[in-house]
Amino acid sequence: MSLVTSKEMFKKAYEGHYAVGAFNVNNMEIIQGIVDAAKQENAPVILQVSAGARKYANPIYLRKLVEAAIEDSGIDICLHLDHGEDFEICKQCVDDGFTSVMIDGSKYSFEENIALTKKVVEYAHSKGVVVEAELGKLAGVEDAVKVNAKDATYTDPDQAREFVERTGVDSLAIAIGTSHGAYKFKGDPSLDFERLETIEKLLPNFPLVLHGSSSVPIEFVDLCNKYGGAIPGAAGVPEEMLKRASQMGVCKINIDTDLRLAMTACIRQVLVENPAEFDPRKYLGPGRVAIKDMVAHKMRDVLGCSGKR
Ligand SMILES: O=C(CO)COP(=O)(O)O
Ligand SMILES: O=C[C@H](O)COP(=O)(O)O
Ligand SMILES: [Zn+2]
Ligand SMILES: [Zn+2]
Repeated sequence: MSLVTSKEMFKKAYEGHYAVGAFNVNNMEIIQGIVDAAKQENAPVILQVSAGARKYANPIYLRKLVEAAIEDSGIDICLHLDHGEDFEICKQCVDDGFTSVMIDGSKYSFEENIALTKKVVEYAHSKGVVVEAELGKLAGVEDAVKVNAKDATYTDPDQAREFVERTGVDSLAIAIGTSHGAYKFKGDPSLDFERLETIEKLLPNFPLVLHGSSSVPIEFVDLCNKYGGAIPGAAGVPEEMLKRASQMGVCKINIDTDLRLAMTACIRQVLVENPAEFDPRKYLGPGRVAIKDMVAHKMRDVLGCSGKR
């Protein structure tokens, strides 16, 4: 078993009308929880590393932990750079052994985004690594940069087709109403499924990606708040909507916030209920189980990828 690209995963997901979960990893317990779930569910899995995760954990630790997870679990894993902001970080990750990188040129003009993405595609493809790009702008918080809802722009379908043709990119993250973080909707949640359908028609057999796809489960929010947290009004993308997108051309669904919430809710509860406890294993262990249970639920009941490995 080894590190693999997402190429085969996406082909099967597209044809099978399901999506592969891409989960952000920052430490050992998060990696173990996700991989335990993937093994239990016999599901394909993508582990993704942000610039912030690299800074927090030191890149070599994350890569070695993922290698250990592959050896221990016996499953294939796609190791992906999340939101690479320039050519250099993408090149670094390709050289470090990642099998997939994202170049996020969404803050640039259409032409600049194309030029940057093309440069990354040329380098990555020469080393057998696949590339995800982003077109359109999501609202929310990403690496401490906040994009206000008014500055968010949905993906233009014609531009999406032109972008893919001109860059040769392997998958494309689109903006249809999802956003990063725990506060996605103030009123009723909605995604622009009509736009998704149009993009899908213009790009047949091409894997689309949804960022900002945590559903911010109310039970985790309530637990956090009950045990001393302060995250009132947190709201995510309803799981039914993610399920619908998974059955369409969306092959990769990004989830980070739900991992954070599941782990933090659990740890808060353990610490409040056991005030004399100070062994980190006594709260990180249950935190790891909370991650596993949440991820298994996503794979089985939302993304539809259980049993698809
Ligand atoms: O898109 C993401 C990572 O790239 C994560 O999105 P969430 O904040 O909804 O978990
Ligand atoms: O899209 C952002 C991901 O949730 C990663 O978050 P981070 O940059 O804080 O690691
Ligand atoms: Zn982005
Ligand atoms: Zn993202």
